[in-house]
Amino acid sequence: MNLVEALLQALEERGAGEIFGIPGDFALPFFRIVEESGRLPLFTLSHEPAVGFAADAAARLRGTLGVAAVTYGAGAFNLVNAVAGAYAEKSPVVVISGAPGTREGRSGLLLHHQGKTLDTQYRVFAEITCAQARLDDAASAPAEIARVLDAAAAQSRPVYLEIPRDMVGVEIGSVPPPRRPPCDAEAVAACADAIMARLASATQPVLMVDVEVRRFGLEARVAELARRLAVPVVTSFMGRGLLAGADAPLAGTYLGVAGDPALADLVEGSDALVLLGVILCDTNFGVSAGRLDLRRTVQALDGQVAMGFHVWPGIPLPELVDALLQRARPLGATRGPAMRPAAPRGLVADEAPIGPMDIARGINDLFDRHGPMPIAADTGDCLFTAMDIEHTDLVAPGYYAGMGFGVPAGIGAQLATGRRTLILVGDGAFQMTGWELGNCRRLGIDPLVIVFNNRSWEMLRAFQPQSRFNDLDDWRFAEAAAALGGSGRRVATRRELAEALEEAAAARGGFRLVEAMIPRGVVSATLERFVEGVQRLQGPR
Ligand SMILES: Cc1ncc(Cc2c([C@H](C)O)sc(CCOP(=O)(O)OP(=O)(O)O)c2C)c(N)n1
Ligand SMILES: [Mg+2]
Repeated sequence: MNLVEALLQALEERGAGEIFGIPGDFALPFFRIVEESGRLPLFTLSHEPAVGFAADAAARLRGTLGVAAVTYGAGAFNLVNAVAGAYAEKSPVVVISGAPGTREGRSGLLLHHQGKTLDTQYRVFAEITCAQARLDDAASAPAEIARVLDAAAAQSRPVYLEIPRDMVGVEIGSVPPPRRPPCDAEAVAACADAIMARLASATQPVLMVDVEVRRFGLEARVAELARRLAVPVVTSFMGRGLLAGADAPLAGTYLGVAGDPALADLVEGSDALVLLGVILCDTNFGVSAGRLDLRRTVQALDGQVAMGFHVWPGIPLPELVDALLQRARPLGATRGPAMRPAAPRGLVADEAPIGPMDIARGINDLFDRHGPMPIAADTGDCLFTAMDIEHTDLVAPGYYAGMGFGVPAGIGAQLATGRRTLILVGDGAFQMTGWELGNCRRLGIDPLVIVFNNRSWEMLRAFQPQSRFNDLDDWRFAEAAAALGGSGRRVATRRELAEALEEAAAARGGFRLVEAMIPRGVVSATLERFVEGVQRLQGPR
């Protein structure tokens, strides 16, 4: 088997379902073998940031490896921002970059696509991945591939493989099968006993779930754990969409001062808050009213558990959840579902202008009629509006907060899951990567896209109203849809919005774009509370 065939087999054994990519001369031989082998479908897009976002979304939704393949230099450096976001949000994207051949690298000439030195790219990706390898030696290649891919799976972080173009056809031995790092069962048991004791002695135990629960495929087990313990479970902002459809005492999404006050009291007043796979970041906790003392919580993240001032190393989340399940017994009154306010419904189809909450109501009504759809949301008020949409699978840059994610992630999501995806994107973010919709016809997918067009970088204006640079022009996106192979409708009233959503949902084949015109300055209540909370907690500037 040649090096690429062995790599493809190893990727497939570890759950990869496709490769997103854009070739270049340093990667043409790699892409040729991928296409000829047919082992993993190859989906090309138009700009490398989209390749990274699509691979990231595929990894998140399927809970396995996503794969982004690019050419050296110009292609790979275009991917850096998406991979940095995947690292920050613990998404296991495998970056595969073509590279100059081992001999041509010694020619003494500066090579095209070379940034600084021939090692610069490797060093850049070493900063935003958890493992790396340059596959320039046939003897070590199988073990190197296994080491890097197993690190991606175990740590749920991106990894980097660089393949000199003269190595792709070299025969190598088979790659060792997937292997999880060993862990000390006694340590896991002792840790689980300590957590159970903490929960049993508490008056208001609460579980909070976030990205690692999805990344390690633990949603069903965590839902079962919450049921057996009979304690409420909440998601963090980043964890929104987790446990959607699961039978769990889900109380809602914690948003601190920007969210439901009763839910904030439940979390901030808990004397045993167990954070399962929760990233301790500002968007998850930045708007806490300061009442949340993280030193009193139990934090299980990145393969260790912190409880008060104790740290238990080598405690992988899957093994911990299983140990807790073995010990779980009813602990308290479940205050979950009774607390979760129903998502707002009943879009009023009148001649009033459209606000973000109208879009949330329209989508919830649509889900009631046609069933829920997975959502890919971009950064901007569309993501805050998603907090008012019924719990469903949601991929979004909730912590890294990079724009441009939404459309490519929605494309990756539908290709990875086969389910039609709802994409929520602002006009500013659409200007960045929305044009990737032009690939939907060739890829055979038909996402439903809602553009929140307020002709503005409105989230920035919410923080700094005096700045005129937040004003954007009106790009009339719906009119461009047909040129890109889809169809679009621009709507300015709630009646038109209701009609357009129903038309788009009922029509299949080709992407459908609903351009919702929102008056400048009109934002979701969640974004308003988030901005007010951040400014209050940060104090006067
Ligand atoms: C790649 C990139 N560039 C810049 C930013 C900064 C930024 C925001 C975050 C705070 O950093 S929110 C925002 C405006 C978003 O505009 P739009 O997509 O139209 O959505 P909305 O009008 O709903 O705000 C920008 C420019 C970013 N997050 N990501
Ligand atoms: Mg906008």
